[in-house]
Amino acid sequence: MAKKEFKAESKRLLEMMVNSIYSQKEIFLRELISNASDAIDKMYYKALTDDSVTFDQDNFYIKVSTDKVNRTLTIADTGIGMTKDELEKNLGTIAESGSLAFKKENEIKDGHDIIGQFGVGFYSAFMVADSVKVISKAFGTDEAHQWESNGTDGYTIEPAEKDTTGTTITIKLKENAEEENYDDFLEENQLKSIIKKYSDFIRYPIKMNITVHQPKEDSEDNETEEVLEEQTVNSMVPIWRKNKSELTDEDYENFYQEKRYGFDKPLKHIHINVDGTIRYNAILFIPETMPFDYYSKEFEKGLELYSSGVLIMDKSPDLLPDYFSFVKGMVDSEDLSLNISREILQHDRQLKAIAKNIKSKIKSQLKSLLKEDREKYEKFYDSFGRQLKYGVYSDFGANKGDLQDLLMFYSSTEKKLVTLDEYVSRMPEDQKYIYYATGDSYDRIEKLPQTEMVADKGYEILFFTEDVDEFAIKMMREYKEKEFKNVSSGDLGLDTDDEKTDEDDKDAGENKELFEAMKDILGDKVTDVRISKRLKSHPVCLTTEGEVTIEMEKILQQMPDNQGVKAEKVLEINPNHTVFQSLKDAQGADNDKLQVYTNLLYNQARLIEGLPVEDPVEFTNDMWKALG
Ligand SMILES: Nc1ncnc2c1ncn2[C@@H]1O[C@H](COP(=O)(O)OP(=O)(O)OP(=O)(O)O)[C@@H](O)[C@H]1O
Repeated sequence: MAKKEFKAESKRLLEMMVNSIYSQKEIFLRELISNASDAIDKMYYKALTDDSVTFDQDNFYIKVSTDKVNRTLTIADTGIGMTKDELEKNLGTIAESGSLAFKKENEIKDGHDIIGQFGVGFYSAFMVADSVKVISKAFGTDEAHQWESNGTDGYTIEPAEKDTTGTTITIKLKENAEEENYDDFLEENQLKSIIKKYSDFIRYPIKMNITVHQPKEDSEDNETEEVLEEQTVNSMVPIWRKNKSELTDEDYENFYQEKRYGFDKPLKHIHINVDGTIRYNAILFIPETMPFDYYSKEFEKGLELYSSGVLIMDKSPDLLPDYFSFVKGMVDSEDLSLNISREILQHDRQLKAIAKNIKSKIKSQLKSLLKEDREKYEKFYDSFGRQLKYGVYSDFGANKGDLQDLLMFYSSTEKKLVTLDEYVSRMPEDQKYIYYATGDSYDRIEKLPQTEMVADKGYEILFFTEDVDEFAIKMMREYKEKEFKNVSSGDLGLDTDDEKTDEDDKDAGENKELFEAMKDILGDKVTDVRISKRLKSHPVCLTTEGEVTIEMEKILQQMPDNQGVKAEKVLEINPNHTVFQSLKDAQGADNDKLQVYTNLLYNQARLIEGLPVEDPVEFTNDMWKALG
């Protein structure tokens, strides 16, 4: 059976491509400049194999110019040019890429990778053009040709005049429409910023005539006049391709500022050149200060993504895990699988591999910062420590292994931030748990009655002041096989087995009736009333049983989907406090008094925990009753 070829309605195909591939019209300039750069690179390759050709850098450039009267924009290059046949083949056939064919034929040299591969970029000009005129003279030929099209019904090719080798593309801009002002593409500043954004690291100079003000000749009162001056508007050399040894801290800082990654000075830069199964260059920064919108919905994480020096994406979110979302910077790789719009990636295998690599580099750099420059690390931690803790908590603790050694908490004994490793390495042999206490500030935690006994044992306590702290630690469960223990939790594990004397049981037995009476008074506000083993000087405190602690209850209750989760609270009484005797005296003898005392003590314990008094009027009534 004879096989038939598919037919394509080329006019419709072109229309669809032009209007549906790209999300932004300004991309056309990136595409035409990339083509010009490819054409110059082809001259570079020619010079490598043909001795009669010399590649003198000064002769190779791209020039962007405008004619406001005729509303045209011109992109000219001094590259390899196209013959009549090539014009026909490359520009007359959608998806025909002379550049891809060239790439296959030539061994591509580092730093001179050809950008084009799909054979569609050129047509993006029709997003902004009513018509496009291409005049080209191929290297080694005497004749030039002109290709012209309005993008809908075909093209014409005819002989033309051109002195030098290369290609000149002239775009007649579309008439302005309500939603689109095509005149923008005639504005110097606009063009300059599009070039800077996408094509800053094209290796060859992109020149423009820029308006400058200079003193007027023969003028006496410092008058100035506007003149046009040809300037190169792109930076050309990507600093990430440079050797690290050639670069100073200042170079990196300048790059950070130029790219507007932040208004601060970066705390640290990470320059990565990987050349193995995956190949990429990256310059990453750890900022010093937190962006003002960092913890808001508006903040977008991501790194700039370049492919062969051409900007593909402003913020590629897939390159950074959420817990390192504060990292700024860029990644450049030749190996990315781009889709034809160069906007998104079709296969993200390479991207995933790069992201994994980047993640471990950031982790190891933070670790070495912590080791080598504690002061700087603490500055970093002050800004972004919270994000690391979120990282430990999220994904059900999947990343805790990566992050646990980057965490720091304030220590009761060291009076400064310490790492978990430092804590554990200082633990006395008989200490079973890593103790922590929660509260609004270090000051308040320090005064918490619950900390007394643990502190008295000489054990270090970590102070948790951020809402995420306890959630993160609960997700970790343990560090180096040591479990975490809130000083307010039921069993503190302070007593050795022999210390757990019968005395406790005896105490509990003796006071059973008192505690039952108090529990009856408090109802379901507490799950139990009992003797405290952690209090020394304070008469009472609240502790919790089960998973939810008081601090967690406070946070959960603030959440919009608060489901009324409550901590199981236990009122603990210090048997060695004078108040205890008063309670005992009141029990049986004066039940009203016992009620007043119990409620007062319960509310005091709430206040110490930073919980509100449930009924302030009743509380003050109880006060005067107790005083009276
Ligand atoms: N300025 C130019 N000088 C010389 N040849 C050019 C020029 N512009 C385009 N070409 C030729 O036309 C072909 C088609 O260009 P087009 O921009 O459509 O696709 P591409 O650059 O190959 O691929 P991509 O769609 O990935 O950009 C190129 O491969 C190249 O051979």
